[in-house]
Amino acid sequence: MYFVRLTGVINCQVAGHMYISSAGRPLSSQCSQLKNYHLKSIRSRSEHTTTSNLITNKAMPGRKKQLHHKSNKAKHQPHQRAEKNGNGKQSQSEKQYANGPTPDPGPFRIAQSEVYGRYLVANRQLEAGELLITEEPLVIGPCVSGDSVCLGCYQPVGLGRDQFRCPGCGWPLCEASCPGLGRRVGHTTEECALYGERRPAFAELLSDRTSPSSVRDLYELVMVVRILLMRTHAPEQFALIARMESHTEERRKNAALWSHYEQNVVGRLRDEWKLGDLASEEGARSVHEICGILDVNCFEIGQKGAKARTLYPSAFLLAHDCSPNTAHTDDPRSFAILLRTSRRVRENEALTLSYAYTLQGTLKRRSFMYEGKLFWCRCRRCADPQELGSDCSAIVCRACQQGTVRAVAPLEQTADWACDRCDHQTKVLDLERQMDHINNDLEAIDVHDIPGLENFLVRYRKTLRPNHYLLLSAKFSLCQIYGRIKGYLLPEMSHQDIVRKERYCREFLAIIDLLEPGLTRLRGLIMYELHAPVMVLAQMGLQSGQISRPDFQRRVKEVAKLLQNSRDILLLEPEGSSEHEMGLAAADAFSKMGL
Ligand SMILES: C[S@@+](CC[C@H](N)C(=O)[O-])C[C@H]1O[C@@H](n2cnc3c(N)ncnc32)[C@H](O)[C@@H]1O
Repeated sequence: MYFVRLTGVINCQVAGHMYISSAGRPLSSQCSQLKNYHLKSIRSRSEHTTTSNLITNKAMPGRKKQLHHKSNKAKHQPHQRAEKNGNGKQSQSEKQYANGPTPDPGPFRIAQSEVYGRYLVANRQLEAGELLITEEPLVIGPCVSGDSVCLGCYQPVGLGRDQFRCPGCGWPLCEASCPGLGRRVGHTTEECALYGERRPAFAELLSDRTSPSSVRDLYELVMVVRILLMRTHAPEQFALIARMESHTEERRKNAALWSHYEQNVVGRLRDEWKLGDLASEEGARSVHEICGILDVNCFEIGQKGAKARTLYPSAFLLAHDCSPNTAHTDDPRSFAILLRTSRRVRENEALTLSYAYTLQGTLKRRSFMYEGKLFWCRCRRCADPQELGSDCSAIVCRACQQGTVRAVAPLEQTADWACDRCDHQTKVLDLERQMDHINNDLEAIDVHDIPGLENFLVRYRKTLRPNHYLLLSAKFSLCQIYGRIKGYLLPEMSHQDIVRKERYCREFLAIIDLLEPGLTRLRGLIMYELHAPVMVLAQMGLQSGQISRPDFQRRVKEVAKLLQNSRDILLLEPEGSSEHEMGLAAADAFSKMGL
């Protein structure tokens, strides 16, 4: 069964969406983007990597801030790199068009602004659902979460004595036949050889006695090591990564952040893993740059239990918006990203995706972005005290119990919030503490615990406004489990519970329509959930004589529409994903309606 918790601060992942949390770390990484970029296999150049391979590599080249293509004339096809070759010569594709007709400039181009840096802009009006980018990861690795995963396929693994381990290096793997063994996007032979050499340094760390924080620290190193290995084994791909923004100088000014990476990454790679010439200033700087690139540009992906983070060659260029105009998903087998417009995009409009979790309040989203991506978001939603009409951060006034407390100047992160009825004001620090407390309360409830979640809604209905993101999170969980778990399967559900499921689905959908309108996964999922209670209640109503036949027919039409929309959205998801399966179920249910 496929249940998703929405606002878990620790892991807000809606399959394929990369929503990351900053809990427990000085900052977190995430983001998303794509294009069909066929990488040469690293394995085809396989060499046995030694420490000296790493020592002889130079530090990462400095960021190239200039645009690769500035004008509409750029050959920016979704399946083709837009940049000129590093040496400034014409690329193969440019030569191909040199004497022929003017090529289609493709759906977007790279632009640059003082605010965004490089970003993508629509070359023409784009319709909802247009596939803009599909590309495979330049590099992929485990997330920094504290969970142990297979280094080949990123499915969870245990650390017990009976867990299968790689015979070459000792890291836990799912099984000997893991499809990711020896694959570029999995556990490569170079990586295995490197870890194998240092086996004594971490064999004892990854055991059934290893604490979650040690596991997290170890897994944090894997992606950095993979990128270091690319300097030797995949220099072209490494160069593409090195172009990405790292914000190293701003990060250096943040003492807590810098020392976290100095100790946990640079120090460990140098002192415990004895990797490369990290004792030199240059070597250490290159590792800090890699850490910055990962934090600023990584996408968190994964389907059906797998969790990984990736860097994509061009998807990283999309700017952030808290109500974005694109949506992305990832292929469960290749980990390729597929990025589509989620709604109509005007010519010259920036293409955007959300780096943060869209179902969080402005305070949280903005601080997440500042901590991880080093910018304060000033998008239309962040600037609006009512967040595009969703009011999803609003709370009840403690003083008068009538009014609503909201940010008055939401772009000033520390400005007091005020009641719209009385003169009560709330300090942001107090508010953050209160929200963290409520969030922890929600996190403590099992995602299948219907009475627990219902109780949560009752407990906070006099504190939070009904659309508050923490209440929405509980409602979303309830939408998914009513009708799906033992004791609450549709035939067993009371009329009252079916009505509840319908109400929560409608409330949730109304907010998603404001914040993530169009062809977005959450809309597809919730419309699928909504069709069942609407249908069952319509049948019950007709049988009991409480609704008329025309009313019944109107409701049946609504069910058909919900299933059609859900099908059209979810079938855009890659085959093999849970969402695609739900899309097939929606298509099947719709066809059985015989309309
Ligand atoms: C994933 S990168 C995007 C590509 C980047 N602009 C570049 O030139 O490499 C994320 C960085 O882009 C910038 N950025 C993206 N969206 C932004 C926004 N809405 N406002 C301000 N800066 C933004 C920030 O510097 C952020 O750390």
